[in-house]
Amino acid sequence: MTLPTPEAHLRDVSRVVGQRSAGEPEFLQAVREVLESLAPVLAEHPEFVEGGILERLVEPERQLIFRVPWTDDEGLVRVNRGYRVQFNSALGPYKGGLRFHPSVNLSVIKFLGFEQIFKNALTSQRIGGGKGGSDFDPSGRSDAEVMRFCQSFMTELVHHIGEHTDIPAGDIGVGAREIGYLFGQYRRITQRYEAGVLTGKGVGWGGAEVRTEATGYGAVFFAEEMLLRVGEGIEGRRAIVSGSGNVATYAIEKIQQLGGTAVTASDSGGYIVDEAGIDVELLKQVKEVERARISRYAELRPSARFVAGGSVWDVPAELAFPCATQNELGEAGARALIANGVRAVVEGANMPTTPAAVELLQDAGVLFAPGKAANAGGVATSALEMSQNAARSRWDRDKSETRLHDIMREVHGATYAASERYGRPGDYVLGANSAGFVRVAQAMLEQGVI
Ligand SMILES: NC(=O)c1ccc[n+]([C@@H]2O[C@H](COP(=O)([O-])OP(=O)(O)OC[C@H]3O[C@@H](n4cnc5c(N)ncnc54)[C@H](O)[C@@H]3O)[C@@H](O)[C@H]2O)c1
Repeated sequence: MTLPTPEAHLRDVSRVVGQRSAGEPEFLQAVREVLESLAPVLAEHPEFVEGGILERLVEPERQLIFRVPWTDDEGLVRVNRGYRVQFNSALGPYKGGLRFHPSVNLSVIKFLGFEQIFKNALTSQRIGGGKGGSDFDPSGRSDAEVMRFCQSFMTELVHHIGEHTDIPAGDIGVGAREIGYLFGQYRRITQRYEAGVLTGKGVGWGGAEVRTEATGYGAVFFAEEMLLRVGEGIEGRRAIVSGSGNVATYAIEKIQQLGGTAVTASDSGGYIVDEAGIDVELLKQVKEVERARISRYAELRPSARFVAGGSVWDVPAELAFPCATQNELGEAGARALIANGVRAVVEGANMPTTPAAVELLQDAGVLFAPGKAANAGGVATSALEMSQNAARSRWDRDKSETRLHDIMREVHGATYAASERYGRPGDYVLGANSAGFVRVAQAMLEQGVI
């Protein structure tokens, strides 16, 4: 058998996935970004081409779509669509969050599940990749409505998950409250206290310390490693952050703890600039307790102003952390960041930077960290939560944060090493894609054609 060249093989896989998944733009974007990195890896490992690794990797092992009926506070019956994509379990049970947001569709869940495979591999924890969610919009819904929705969602999902098969967690629109309702319904139906079936649980009933903070903290630890490698740091530097949810809030908190100043946060209505540095406790009060819009922060804080609409990337800073959602940082944003002298862009969110913007940033010599590597701290801490649940043990805060910090150093190290090995030192996109891919590909090869 004559093998095609790596380039020809990649073109072929890209064409087939493009045909088979036409109408799934986010998924195709995520796949093509990975494929573009892999030619040097395939040149070194022809056995991956021979073993059909890529053809198998781009096709989820299983995709579930289900009806989620629930009753609102007025007594009206509502119907949403639920998803769980079990993408790849070569390295361990499927692991990845649930997203509740009106923009959720199969393409979004597949892109997230695909990215999750490589991210999870990079953490060195034994977890495969998956993702799920619903087009349910929790904003403006009462606690009782959210609870009924979560119970209905879990009534179907329960058949497909388990601590050895698939372990969901949170994502956009799914935080501690939703995980609580989901776990309650799982426990009620199965009559088992299977703590390891969901992560992001309350710390009083099986949750891990620092899980809430882990993604945001981890992204900042990754930024610190990346800057340290070139003899720089976070201290004394001005940062802009987009989003005001879980990832954004704890990225801001860690930036300030390390001596930087984070001056922005945003939501879909606009952004705030606080020249005195974001008051994290006030931000938590507004977003986590009041569940209000970010503009409320500026009403309560004299040093802050709210900009309706607009682009947070226009605010001058040396460090930028996109922590809201996919494709939120495009070419115009990248140009503004470069013009203002940005030094590093670190993705807290999944795929927040468009491919064209990534290229602009890299060409301008900006240090760029892809979410696959930089936001892996959340899922890594979820894996630690699973270990603690299995061992019926509980780590304290210090141990949990130290372990997170170590893992982020390892993720950075593996990513950088792969960027060197495959010929583009400091290209963290190439590094994350190739390091993650090799680990999964090796396991798939050893497990046969399944
Ligand atoms: N929670 C985690 O552990 C985790 C782990 C890895 C990656 N992520 C990624 O981080 C990102 C944020 O997730 P989160 O957990 O903080 O969710 P969240 O629900 O806590 O917050 C989401 C934030 O994004 C903002 N947002 C959503 N859609 C927007 C839009 N169209 N325009 C502007 N802002 C928008 C929301 O206003 C909110 O501030 C997502 O890309 C998610 O996939 C989360």
